[in-house]
Amino acid sequence: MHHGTTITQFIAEEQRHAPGATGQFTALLNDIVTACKMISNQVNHGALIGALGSAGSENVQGETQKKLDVLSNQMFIQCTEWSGHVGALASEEMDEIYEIPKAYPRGRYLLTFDPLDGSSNIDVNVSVGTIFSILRMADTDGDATERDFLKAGTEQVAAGYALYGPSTMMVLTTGNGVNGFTLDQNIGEFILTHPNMTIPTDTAEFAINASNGRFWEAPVKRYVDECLVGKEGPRGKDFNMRWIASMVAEVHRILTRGGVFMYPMDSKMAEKGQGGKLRLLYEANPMSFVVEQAGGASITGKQRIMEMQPEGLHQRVPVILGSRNEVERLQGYHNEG
Ligand SMILES: O=P(O)(O)OC[C@H]1O[C@](O)(COP(=O)(O)O)[C@@H](O)[C@@H]1O
Ligand SMILES: [Mg+2]
Ligand SMILES: [Mg+2]
Repeated sequence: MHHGTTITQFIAEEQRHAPGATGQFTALLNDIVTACKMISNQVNHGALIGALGSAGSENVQGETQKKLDVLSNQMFIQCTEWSGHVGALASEEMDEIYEIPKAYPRGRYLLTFDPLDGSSNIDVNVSVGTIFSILRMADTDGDATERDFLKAGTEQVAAGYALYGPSTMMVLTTGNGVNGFTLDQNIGEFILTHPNMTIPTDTAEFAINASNGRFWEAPVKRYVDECLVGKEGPRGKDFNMRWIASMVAEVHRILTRGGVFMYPMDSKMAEKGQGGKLRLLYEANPMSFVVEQAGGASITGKQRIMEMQPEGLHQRVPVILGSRNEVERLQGYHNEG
């Protein structure tokens, strides 16, 4: 595919080679593209349309919802529920699964999404994003249930994210590598600008919220300490650090120049009986699919994230992902205990 290809052309071309393609998948991806364009527009207008600040409500995790969390969630539903390509939706911002109203035809796919990622950055005008994942429904006759969504990451048929930054981008995988598209505001279309994105296997850049340092487990403490000691230490090289507090922006940086991103388990979360910070279905699985398809790796510290059997719609897990050799080193430190 050459530069200048639109995302619609790209998706259609990919599906032309997919055995048994019905066009439903292509159409669903295009509905998601439309939703991200609408969210990008809202995010860009921010204070001009009163879209900043809190919505005055909480999500199932007890987090205060931002207005744009709620607005983006509504736009995703609005763009995907009517078209007959999805059987049900699940979102970080909705306690239960969203069943497609009987007025609309139902489709054979399930859609999970984090409508607005990096919510703490909205009011300070730092990059935020949207994360999504598509699964296939086993039985399309009956109504979808929560159980239908509890599939391992390896069963995803597509995943990706939109990044609302200096430019708006979409990054997508359908299991044939990873491609990035930039929104041309003049024509309102995403154009292929980053074909075949791959993550360098080595890196000298790590990302973690250091304010949680005193709660980290020994393997992560050891890893970060060694990075901070730099070339005088066992790593023999200096490391740089970044923390944007928007997972989408961190992963995009890693897809662009390598790195390792960690939101590991820690004693503070363990005390609260929390399995991690980030959500398995809406954040960890889709980002792991993208990262692995770009040649990187993604683990919890105990196992490969994509092989986890989800136990609940809003399950949270530790996440360590990025440049393969660093992730494998961290896995080694965890194995040593
Ligand atoms: O506030 P912290 O501890 O830095 O956490 C930041 C992390 O939380 C998140 O904002 C969670 O996602 P949401 O904004 O979708 O809730 C991630 O994007 C980010 O990596
Ligand atoms: Mg998020
Ligand atoms: Mg979110």
